Amino acid sequence: MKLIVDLKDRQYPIWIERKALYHIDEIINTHRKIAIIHDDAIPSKWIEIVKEQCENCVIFSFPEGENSKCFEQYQYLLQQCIDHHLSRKDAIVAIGGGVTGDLAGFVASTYMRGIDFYNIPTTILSQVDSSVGGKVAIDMGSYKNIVGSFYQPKGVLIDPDVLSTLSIRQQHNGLVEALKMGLILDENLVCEFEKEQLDIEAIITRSIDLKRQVVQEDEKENSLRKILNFGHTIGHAIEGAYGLDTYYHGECVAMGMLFFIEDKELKNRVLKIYDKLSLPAVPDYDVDTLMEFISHDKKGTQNVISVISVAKAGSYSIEEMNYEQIRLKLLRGAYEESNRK
Ligand SMILES: O=C(O)C(=O)C[C@@H](O)[C@H](O)[C@H](O)COP(=O)(O)O
Repeated sequence: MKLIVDLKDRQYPIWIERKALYHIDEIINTHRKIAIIHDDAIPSKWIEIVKEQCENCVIFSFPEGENSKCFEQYQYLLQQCIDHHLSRKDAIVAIGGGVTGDLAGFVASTYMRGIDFYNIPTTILSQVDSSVGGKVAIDMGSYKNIVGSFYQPKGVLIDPDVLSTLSIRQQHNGLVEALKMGLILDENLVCEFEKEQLDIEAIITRSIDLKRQVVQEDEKENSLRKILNFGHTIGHAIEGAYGLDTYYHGECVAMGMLFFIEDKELKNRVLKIYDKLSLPAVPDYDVDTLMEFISHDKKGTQNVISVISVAKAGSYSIEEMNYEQIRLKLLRGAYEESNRK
């Protein structure tokens, strides 16, 4: 299946197909130097399959984990591009999860003021969400995505077969972002999580198509796109406060969403799905510590933050909340309005 992200002055394809990894020229112009960027944990077979299809290829790798979304690795990768004489006509291909897409995309957006980049997402999180939409960034210390840009890929190649080597924890971590998409935009997608057997390919396709539609509507997150940040205000704070590699990103988003689901029945529905995905419970956090992280939220101004709430599955509201209101949410806790004590 091919979906098109249509941004009026430019478009790019999202190709979702088993075995697509063996046909990258369907999406990628390989008649130039290609710099493949990946982390050091990705199975080498996926890199080999792509490398074989490139006539002129260099490969740069970095240590796995969120901690690599940092200036040191950003600088290292830029230096590799320089040392290997990448020109403006060449391209970067990010093969990996959200960290790889964000880091490699940011390198592509700034090297020589921007060269082509393509995403080949290999985790559920990147296949359902982060590979599309052009949010590329690095972290500063524990502040997530605080340095970055909106820089769209030239194409996204999604091959569900590459998920076969993913750990269960990573699979469940990524599924949270698809559940998020269902909670804000499509109750039928939420229902997919309540089936005995999860149809991962259907979940990926539906989630990334919803993401595509939102990005088309509001590429630079001036309004509608803020809804994709549901759960992230408190989620990013927990992720930063506990160290970027303690909890995975999706696990933190799952925690963050609970604070903004007001309906008891819906929250219990969501908690049942979390149990099915063996997601970690919200830790005993320090309110002041989280508030410090929240004060750097990109949807915030000096006095208020745009926060997203879900009262009914498949719907959302965006509200400007002051910091005191957010603090009260934290004081009240995540499990209010639920049967979980
Ligand atoms: O694409 C978006 O817009 C999102 O908010 C998607 C999020 O799920 C994703 O984690 C994103 O990277 C977070 O964005 P940020 O702007 O909060 O850094």
